[in-house]
Amino acid sequence: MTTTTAARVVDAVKVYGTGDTGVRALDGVSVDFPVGRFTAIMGPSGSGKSTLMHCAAGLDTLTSGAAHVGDTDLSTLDDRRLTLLRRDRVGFVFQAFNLVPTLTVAENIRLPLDLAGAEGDPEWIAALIDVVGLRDRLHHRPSELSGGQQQRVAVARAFAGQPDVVFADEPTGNLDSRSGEEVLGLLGRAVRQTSRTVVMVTHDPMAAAHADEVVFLADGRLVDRMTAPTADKVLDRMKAFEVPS
Ligand SMILES: Nc1ncnc2c1ncn2[C@@H]1O[C@H](COP(=O)(O)OP(=O)(O)OP(=O)(O)O)[C@@H](O)[C@H]1O
Repeated sequence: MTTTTAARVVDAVKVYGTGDTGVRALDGVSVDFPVGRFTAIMGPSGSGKSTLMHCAAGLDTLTSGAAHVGDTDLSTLDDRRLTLLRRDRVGFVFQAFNLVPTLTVAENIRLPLDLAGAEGDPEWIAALIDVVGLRDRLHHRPSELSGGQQQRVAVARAFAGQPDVVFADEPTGNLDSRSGEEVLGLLGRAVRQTSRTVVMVTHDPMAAAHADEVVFLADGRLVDRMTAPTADKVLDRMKAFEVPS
């Protein structure tokens, strides 16, 4: 079966702990992340954004419900297969860039492929290096780069293996606003020029405005979706969460 959904969760419930002290971080969330779309996940602190991302990406398991990457139901995979799926079919960009300090830019970008023993597509890698604008930095180490440049390496690395979906957790959290804008523009271009899929958790309405669609969580539930977001519209929607009911 072919799919137009890069990743999705259905009736996702995640409870941390048990009994009276249990926290229902996800309370029946169903959401799909279509192929070729840049989706931002927003919501107040503690609303379940990171939990949703971690469960959708196979970094954590659901208490009940299902998480799929492409057509693969993650609950059917043992630990080894889940590790392989994360390595081969999912890309990650984190707030802390998580580059390997002893490797060059080129080696960091190729790392997921090298770990998989895969050649990769040389044309794809070359195009990625141009998209992120790092051709003249390929032989530098991460410590010789600015924060924005390091995050651009992390973005290129996340896309290197042509994954089904790239998950980004506050990718601009450690960057000044100009570098942040560059990285977000890059994520948007990567999605639009290569029909890849990005799911990004963010607190920042300006960051969410780069997405094609924003999904809003509150108290572990999906409460709204917004297409063609602007920073002002997202900010207004977020303000509504602060009004006491
Ligand atoms: N490992 C854990 N053990 C217990 N409770 C947890 C754990 N991880 C998250 N939680 C709880 O689950 C709820 C959702 O947390 P989550 O980190 O997903 O929210 P978030 O929307 O990403 O928050 P933030 O914007 O502050 O990062 C919170 O109440 C949090 O305290």
